[in-house]
Amino acid sequence: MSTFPHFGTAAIHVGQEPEQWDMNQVVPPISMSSTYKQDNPGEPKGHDYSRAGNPTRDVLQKNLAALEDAKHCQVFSSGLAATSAIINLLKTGDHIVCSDDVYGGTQRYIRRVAVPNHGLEVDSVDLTDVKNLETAIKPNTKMVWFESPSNPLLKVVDIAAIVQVAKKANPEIVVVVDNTFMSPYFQRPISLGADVVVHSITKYINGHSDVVMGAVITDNDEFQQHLFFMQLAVGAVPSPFDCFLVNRGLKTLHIRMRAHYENAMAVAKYLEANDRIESVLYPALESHPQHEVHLKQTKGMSGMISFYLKGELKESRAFLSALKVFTLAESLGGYESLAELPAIMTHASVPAETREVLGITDNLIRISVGIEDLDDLIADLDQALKIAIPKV
Ligand SMILES: C=C(NCc1c(COP(=O)(O)O)cnc(C)c1O)C(=O)O
Repeated sequence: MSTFPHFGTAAIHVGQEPEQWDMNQVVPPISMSSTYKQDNPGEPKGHDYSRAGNPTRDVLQKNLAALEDAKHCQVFSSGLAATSAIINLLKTGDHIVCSDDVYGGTQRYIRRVAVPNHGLEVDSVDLTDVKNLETAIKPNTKMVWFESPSNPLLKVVDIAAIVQVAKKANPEIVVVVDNTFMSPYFQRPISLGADVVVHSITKYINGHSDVVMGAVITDNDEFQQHLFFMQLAVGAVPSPFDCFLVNRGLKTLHIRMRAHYENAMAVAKYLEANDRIESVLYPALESHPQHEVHLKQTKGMSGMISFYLKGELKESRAFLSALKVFTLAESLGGYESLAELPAIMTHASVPAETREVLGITDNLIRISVGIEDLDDLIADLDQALKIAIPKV
């Protein structure tokens, strides 16, 4: 595994300068105040109201922008709030090409809010084949949205190739990559030509399953102004305390991602060799259909693995109930290992016929491999598989 240079040093130092605080605090203070005294009307010293801006939020935004090697970061109160803030760039009649496999909540927002309420058009397309984008682009296409790897099928999209096709068709098309499954430690979409990166900070970036937050990161000054206006005018902003927690979580992101990768690689190989498993979806495995693209555009892989059990819903339920170290829960990217059944949980909002076509079936399990001791994780999976599928 190679890494982006100076990542850990940037995570620990960028935006943290003690000299910016009155007592040279090494750890940035939590500025809980919602308002700020003005010496004269309309002449704030800096911020005037914490919805518009806050010193603790500033520290986090500066740090996170640096980790994606970008100019700007604006944070929001959840990943979906960040998603809606950037999709709010679009106007009625605009068209989005969205990858067919994305988080259920993202799909739900686009299908049940952006399209009916804001008059957008959307086409869901398998972007692992770039030719599908060429076919899908129309004169009113203004945005291409995808996750790579995707949730929950771990599809890998060739970011640079998508950017090339989109910009050749129309330089105004905004290419948005949801980088949640990788974090900036393993993948930097803006360096590959993407215009915007979105994160559910809730996941790997905070990494402790105790904050819900989102971020939008970009080099584009106009987009940054729009996103700042979304914070001010729509107001879906995070608390100073949550910004403090995430800024703290970021300080170990590089260590945690390496541990997730090490554990997940071993777990993926164990699953792939197991007679009770049909197939494993993990881009770092040579068997993954887009393994070469993964190697080309990333520095490693997170703890996200999906796999098909040899069974149906009954076996999936039995497996998940038998787990003792993995916790049955939605979300991902924390230090603890989680397991879930997308068809019933995170992707239940995806229409049944779409789930079937995509392969989000009752025997598809998604796991977020944490940083517990590897032997304990494999032993837990092994005992649960044997309970769920006694005979092979
Ligand atoms: C909660 C889950 N996903 C949230 C998520 C979101 C939404 O983030 P929230 O912070 O949950 O609003 C956006 N993008 C991706 C790729 C995501 O996975 C989940 O998949 O368990």
